[in-house]
Amino acid sequence: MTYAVKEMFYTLQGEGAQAGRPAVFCRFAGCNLWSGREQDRAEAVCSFCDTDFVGTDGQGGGKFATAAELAAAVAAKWAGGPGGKPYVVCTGGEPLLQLDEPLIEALHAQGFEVAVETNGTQPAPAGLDWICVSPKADAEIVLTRGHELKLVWPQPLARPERFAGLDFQHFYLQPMDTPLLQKQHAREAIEYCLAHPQWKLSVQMHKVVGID
Ligand SMILES: C[S@@+](CC[C@H](N)C(=O)[O-])C[C@H]1O[C@@H](n2cnc3c(N)ncnc32)[C@H](O)[C@@H]1O
Ligand SMILES: Nc1nc2[nH]cc(C(=O)O)c2c(=O)[nH]1
Ligand code: SF4
Ligand SMILES: [Mg+2]
Repeated sequence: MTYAVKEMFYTLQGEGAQAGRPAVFCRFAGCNLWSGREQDRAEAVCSFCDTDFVGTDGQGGGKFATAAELAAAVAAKWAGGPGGKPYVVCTGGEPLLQLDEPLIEALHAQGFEVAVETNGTQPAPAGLDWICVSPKADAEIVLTRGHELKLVWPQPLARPERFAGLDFQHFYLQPMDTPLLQKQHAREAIEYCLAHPQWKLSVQMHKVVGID
């Protein structure tokens, strides 16, 4: 299995229940819900993506021929000292198009806890330590259990009620980041959480403080 990685960097997890935790982000190239080309955005199932996941040309990106090679590259990005378990967040693009059991095992062998950020449309390989599912529009989710469900608000085709009964420890609403309406999305998401306290607010902290 060759892995195509857009970029890799060491930063703080900015979203959800693990916000603030140091992590290596491994951003896999490619997604099943959008091509990544601006001319396709309006027609895509997922049309609000804030991320460039096309190609392998970002910082620390590339093609990795084996799981061991990619896990070693992730480990080389970890810059934490003693104390605290090394943490890697596999994201994308859609990481579950590529992340497989051999890679999870290789990351564990490097001493990492392994998290994934996924749109939930693909089955998850065994061994993941943290699963964050972020459903998109009317795309069917096959991953109906995990650690956190983090729904971007607003999505007329993906209302919170559709997911409130699923088997997750945390339920988050994350305001959609768009150039003009971010504040309004936040106000609406806050209002929803206040009225439905099963849901908590996730703000993309990394954008507020200006880190990757
Ligand atoms: C870029 S996605 C990659 C992982 C996976 N494809 C997914 O959608 O979960 C990482 C996270 O960013 C969220 N996200 C993407 N675009 C966003 C936006 N414009 N505003 C807020 N969150 C966004 C996604 O919902 C997801 O939780
Ligand atoms: N700091 C930081 N936290 C994040 N949490 C999820 C991210 C993602 O793009 O998957 C992300 C990201 O891109 N940066
Ligand atoms: S599913 Fe995730 S990576 Fe794919 S376009 Fe949507 S937010 Fe971006
Ligand atoms: Mg991001």
